[in-house]
Amino acid sequence: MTKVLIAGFTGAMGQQATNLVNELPDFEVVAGLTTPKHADDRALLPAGATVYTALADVPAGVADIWLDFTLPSAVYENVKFALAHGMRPVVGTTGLTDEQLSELQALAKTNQLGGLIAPNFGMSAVLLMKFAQEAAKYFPDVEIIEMHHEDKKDAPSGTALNTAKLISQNRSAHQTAPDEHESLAGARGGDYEGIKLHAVRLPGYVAHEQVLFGGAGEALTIRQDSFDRKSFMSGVKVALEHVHELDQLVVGLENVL
Ligand SMILES: NC(=O)C1=CN([C@@H]2O[C@H](COP(=O)(O)OP(=O)(O)OC[C@H]3O[C@@H](n4cnc5c(N)ncnc54)[C@H](OP(=O)(O)O)[C@@H]3O)[C@@H](O)[C@H]2O)C=CC1
Ligand SMILES: O=C(O)C1=N[C@H](C(=O)O)C[C@H](O)C1
Repeated sequence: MTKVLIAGFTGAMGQQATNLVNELPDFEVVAGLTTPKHADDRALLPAGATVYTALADVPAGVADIWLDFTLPSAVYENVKFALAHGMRPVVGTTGLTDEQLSELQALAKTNQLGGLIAPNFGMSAVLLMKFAQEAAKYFPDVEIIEMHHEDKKDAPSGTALNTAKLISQNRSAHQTAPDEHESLAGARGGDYEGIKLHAVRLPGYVAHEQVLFGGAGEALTIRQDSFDRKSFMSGVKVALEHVHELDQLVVGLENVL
């Protein structure tokens, strides 16, 4: 039996992940980590699992896998703790900076523990990123629009930022009109190496992304939609099943597909 700790089990994704792990015959939820505000929410975990409300209380090696769906403000310390205490991280939480990621990868190497960070566990998003990276070779003019539910804390989404990073690896430099002027600050969106990112937050939405490419007299739009958080669970399952094969801390579900 592979033992799993779910960090953020009290959240929208944490609850989906708890239900998933409960249904997998070879995996067991042994513990959950949340904030003190949720100390009475132990019924969200299976009977027998231990609830922790402080990172420092989690015993070393309590689980084989640390599955993280918390907050951008918590993920770095959580993953550092998991790696330092013998647990392989499988991370859906967004918001790690490039510097934090490099540090965690070095720690994983020192401790000889592999792990996976997936900006998006949904197959439609994984394919969107792959197709967008390919299209960028032929269409250097590109902008990204991501649309999410109104409770999302971070912007741009981890998926949109990762899409921009992948595109920039394949894209020749491009510049919009040098005399462009924003009469309303922010109108042109965020900027990642010249790629504009636009974030929409609205009730009714779950998680969606469009990558728009423009060329001479033509355009290409690649779009993905996650209508339900269940869409992420097949990717989480694959990650749980394959993380023990990894000897480094890697980014992207494609590493285990
Ligand atoms: N990779 C992917 O495919 C996906 C990634 N995500 C990402 O997953 C993350 C979680 O999303 P979602 O479930 O919607 O968010 P929620 O806000 O619904 O859930 C987060 C939960 O984590 C708890 N939490 C906060 N800090 C800590 C901590 N230090 N330790 C343990 N638990 C903590 C929160 O408690 P409290 O209520 O007290 O804040 C809350 O219960 C986000 O970063 C989101 O972008 C989401 C969907 C798919
Ligand atoms: O917060 C969310 O909901 C999501 N977060 C991830 C992100 O920031 O890309 C993945 C997906 O978009 C859902």
